[in-house]
Amino acid sequence: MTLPTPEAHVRDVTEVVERRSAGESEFLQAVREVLDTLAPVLAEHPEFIEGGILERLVEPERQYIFRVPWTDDQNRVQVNRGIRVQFNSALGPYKGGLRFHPSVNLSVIKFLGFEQIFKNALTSQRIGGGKGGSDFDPTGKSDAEVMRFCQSFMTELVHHIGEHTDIPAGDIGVGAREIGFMFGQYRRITQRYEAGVLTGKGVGWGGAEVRTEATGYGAVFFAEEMLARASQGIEGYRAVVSGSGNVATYAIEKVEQLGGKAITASDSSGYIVDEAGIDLDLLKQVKGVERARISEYAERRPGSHYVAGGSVWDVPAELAFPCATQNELTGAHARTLISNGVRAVTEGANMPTTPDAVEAFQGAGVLFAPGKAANAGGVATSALEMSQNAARSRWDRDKSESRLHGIMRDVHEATYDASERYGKPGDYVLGANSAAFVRVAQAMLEQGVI
Ligand SMILES: NC(=O)c1ccc[n+]([C@@H]2O[C@H](COP(=O)([O-])OP(=O)(O)OC[C@H]3O[C@@H](n4cnc5c(N)ncnc54)[C@H](O)[C@@H]3O)[C@@H](O)[C@H]2O)c1
Repeated sequence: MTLPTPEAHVRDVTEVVERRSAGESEFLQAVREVLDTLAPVLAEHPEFIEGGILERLVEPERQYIFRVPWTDDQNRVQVNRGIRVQFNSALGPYKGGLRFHPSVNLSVIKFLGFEQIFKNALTSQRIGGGKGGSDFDPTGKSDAEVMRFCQSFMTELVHHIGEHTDIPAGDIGVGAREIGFMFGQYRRITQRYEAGVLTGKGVGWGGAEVRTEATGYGAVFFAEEMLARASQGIEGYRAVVSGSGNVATYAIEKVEQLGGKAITASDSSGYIVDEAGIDLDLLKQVKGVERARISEYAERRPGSHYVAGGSVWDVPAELAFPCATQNELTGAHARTLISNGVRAVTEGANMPTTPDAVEAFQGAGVLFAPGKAANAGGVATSALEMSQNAARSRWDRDKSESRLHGIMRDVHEATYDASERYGKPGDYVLGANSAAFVRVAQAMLEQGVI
């Protein structure tokens, strides 16, 4: 059999995905971003072409779409759509978060599930990739409404998940409160205390220490490693951070612990600038406890100010951490950051940087860390939560954080080494994609055509 060249093979597979998933713009963006970097790997491993690895990798193993009916506080019937995409289980059971946000659709969940395969491979934790969610909007809903929604969502999802098959966690709009409601319903329906079926649980009932902080902390650990390679550090640098949710909050906390100064946070309405450094207690109170708008922060904190609309990327800093949502940092934003002297951009969110912005950073010699490597600390700690659940044990904070730190160092090293091996040292996009792909492809090859 004559094999196509790696470049022709990538082109052929991309065309098939574009035809089969026409209109799924986020998913197509994520697929192209990975496939475009893989030709050098395929040149070294023709058996991956022969084994049809790419063709299989871009098609989810299984997808569920279901109705989620619930009643609001006025007793009106509401209906949302639930989705779970089980993308690839070559390395272990499907693992990936649930997102509750009005923008959720199949394309968004497939892009996140596809990214998750590679991210999970980079953690070395033996977990496959999946993702799910709903177009339910938790904003402005009462706790009781959120509970009824979560219970209805789980009443269907229960048929598809389990500690050895598929283990969801949180993402945008899904935090400890939602995981609690869903775990309660799972336990009630199955009559089993299967702690390892969901991660991000409360620490008093099976959750892991440092899971809440892990994605944000991990992103900063990754930035620290990347800067250290370039003989720099976090200390003394200013950081612009977008978002004010789970990832952003703990990225800010770790930047400050390491001697840097985080000066911004945002939500979908606008952003705040606090030149003295973000007051974390106030940020957690406003966004985490009160679930209020970010403008509240500026009202209560002298010396800070709020900008309606606009973008945190207009604020000069050496470090940037996009931690809100996909495609939030565009080519124009990248050019502003570059002209303001940014040194390193680390993705806390999934695919927050558009392809032209990534190209601009790489062209200008700015260190750029893709989310599938830099934000892997969250899912890695979720895997540690699963191990503790299986062993019925509980680690303290120090052990949990030091394991996270070690994993992020390993992810950085594997990513950097792969960038060197495939000819572009310091290209972390190439490094993350190729290191992860080889691990998944090898496992798929050894497990036969399934
Ligand atoms: N939670 C995790 O462990 C984890 C792990 C890896 C990656 N991520 C990614 O990190 C990002 C943030 O997730 P999170 O868990 O912090 O969620 P969250 O719900 O705690 O916070 C989301 C943040 O993004 C902002 N946001 C959402 N949509 C927006 C929009 N359209 N415009 C501007 N801002 C918007 C929200 O205001 C909020 O500040 C997502 O891309 C998510 O996929 C999360």
